[in-house]
Amino acid sequence: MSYGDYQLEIYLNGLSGVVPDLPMEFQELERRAEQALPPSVWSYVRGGAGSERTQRANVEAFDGWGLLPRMFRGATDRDLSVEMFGMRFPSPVFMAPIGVLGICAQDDRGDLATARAAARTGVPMVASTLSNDPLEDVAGEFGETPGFFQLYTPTDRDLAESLVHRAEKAGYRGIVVTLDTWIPGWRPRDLATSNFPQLRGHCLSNYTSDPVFRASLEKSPEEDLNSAVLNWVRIFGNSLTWDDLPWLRSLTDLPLIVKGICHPDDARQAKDLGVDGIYCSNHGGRQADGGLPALDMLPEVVEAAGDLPVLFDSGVRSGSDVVKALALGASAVGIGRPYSYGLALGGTDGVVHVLRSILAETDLLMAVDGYSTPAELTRDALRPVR
Ligand SMILES: Cc1cc2nc3c(=O)[nH]c(=O)nc-3n(C[C@H](O)[C@H](O)[C@H](O)COP(=O)(O)O)c2cc1C
Ligand SMILES: CCCCCCC(=O)C(=O)O
Repeated sequence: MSYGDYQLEIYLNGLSGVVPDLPMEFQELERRAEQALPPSVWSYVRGGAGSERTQRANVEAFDGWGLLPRMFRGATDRDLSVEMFGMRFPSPVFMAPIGVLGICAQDDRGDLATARAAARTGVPMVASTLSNDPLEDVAGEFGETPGFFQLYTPTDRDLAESLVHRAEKAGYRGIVVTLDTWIPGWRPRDLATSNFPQLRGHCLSNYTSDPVFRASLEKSPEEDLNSAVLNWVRIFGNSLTWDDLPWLRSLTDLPLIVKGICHPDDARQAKDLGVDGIYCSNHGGRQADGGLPALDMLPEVVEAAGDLPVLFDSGVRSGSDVVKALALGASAVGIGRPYSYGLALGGTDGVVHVLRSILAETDLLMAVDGYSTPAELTRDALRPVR
């Protein structure tokens, strides 16, 4: 079985015989997700910071690179697996953390549905702190697929420690600390719908289920949800400095990965302070407008990271994007918005379809262009488009 077999499955059975009513094309996926989701949820998921220039630039940056096909290389047997953090993953693709994901599913249980897609595809999910089901329940759906926990570091250090220890106990295989979102960026679409207050009720389960958070409240969240929400707003994000990294490092022996790194000096400093992985991302253009596309910074970050694995996301929409990011040095490539659109349209099946489509395109493109493994995809596989 290769990932490319998804193509054969669809040719043989017809799209409607494989994934009834799900689109093949990203533009169509996006258009249909917009129709399916309530406007306030759509504006939250689709939206970005400021005039969304960085969000657009993230996607367009992939057009700046062309892949070079190579001949006579017999890429009949491809092996897309990659090794990171002492584990072998069947493909270099993972699901980036998406907060408030639950509401993209019709029953509000999108975190669980996505975790089931991870189990079915072997594509790891990085589960957000801001989930609608507690991290233990999400982990319970991963099956054999390793899962990662994304930490928004609260100002209350005991709470941060409790979240990390719960994730360890629940069987997560790594902690991804997001550094670029300790406060939300300027998001005009959310402001226009006064969105965040409505969404908060759908992403606090990791807090309301936490003994440290509960102990900080006068009344339980069941008795007084408003006070719990206000307390969450107060403690949500910590503007950390490099001096805090040793403390974060000390919280766990699990692989520690820092997300939101776009400057090579930050990558170097994180490496020197003992992290296990660098996650190059600009949060899909949701935090700062007017920035460079994350893809443009990837090669410098990879160079600075040296022997550390570099995860990448921001703007990945297709298998050819995955291949280009790998060729620019990413060890693994994160899918963000596209899988949330799949979730909105088809629950677990929808996420599986989006992931299998991206993996099939990755695999077939590597076959056609003569690359058998991710390791063969080096900078030499690309040329800038003139
Ligand atoms: C609706 C939404 C919610 C997100 N929530 C989180 C989150 O909770 N934690 C996090 O680290 N990143 C979060 N991100 C950022 C993603 O992990 C990823 O960096 C981004 O989606 C990549 O951009 P792309 O989706 O345009 O490819 C979120 C992104 C979206 C679209
Ligand atoms: C109060 C900040 C909320 C951030 C919500 C989750 C996230 O990362 C996003 O991009 O949205």
